[in-house]
Amino acid sequence: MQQNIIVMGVSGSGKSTIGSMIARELDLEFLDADDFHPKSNKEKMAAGTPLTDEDRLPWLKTLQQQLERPHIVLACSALKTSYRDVLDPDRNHLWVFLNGSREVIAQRMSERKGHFMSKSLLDSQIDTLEVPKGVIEVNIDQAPEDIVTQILNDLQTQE
Ligand SMILES: Nc1ncnc2c1ncn2[C@@H]1O[C@H](COP(=O)(O)OP(=O)(O)OP(=O)(O)O)[C@@H](O)[C@H]1O
Ligand SMILES: O=C(O)[C@H](O)[C@@H](O)[C@H](O)[C@H](O)CO
Repeated sequence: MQQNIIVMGVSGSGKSTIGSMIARELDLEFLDADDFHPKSNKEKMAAGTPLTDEDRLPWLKTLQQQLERPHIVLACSALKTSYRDVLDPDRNHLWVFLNGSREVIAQRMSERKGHFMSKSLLDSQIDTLEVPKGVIEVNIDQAPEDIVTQILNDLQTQE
């Protein structure tokens, strides 16, 4: 099956921004996992209620089916190892982890306008995150262009 690219990290880490830039650079299809959340999940997060494993499982399964198509960059939080196992059971895809301090991410969430995600959920996102191993990891405290350049370089060495 085709190797797709999955950009992961907590809410506000830059997955949609960076993922869409990578897709443009590589002429791939960009998918934002947020677009696949049911209304109920979005309402929970907007109300400041963290999602549960049960909330996320149908969403993750839908995303896994999307990843069976080729030429995709997916932006998805994929916070837990078990979530990543649903998305990529055969460890086939290329994973990029956007890592940053709570302060940097909180600042970015506070400056973001019109997004449904409650800023109050950042700590639960960080607490839920199980840091992935053996993936491309990038520090987000730099310009988007520099992050993308680093990722593209790292992707080349992985292929
Ligand atoms: N490298 C960067 N430098 C400065 N601002 C950034 C950077 N990357 C993203 N941003 C800004 O930070 C905010 C969060 O980015 P983005 O929405 O892409 O994150 P996300 O991980 O997709 O969030 P969510 O999972 O909540 O959708 C946005 O306002 C975005 O414009
Ligand atoms: O797994 C989750 O809790 C959610 O997917 C968040 O991590 C997303 O970032 C949310 O969709 C807000 O954009």
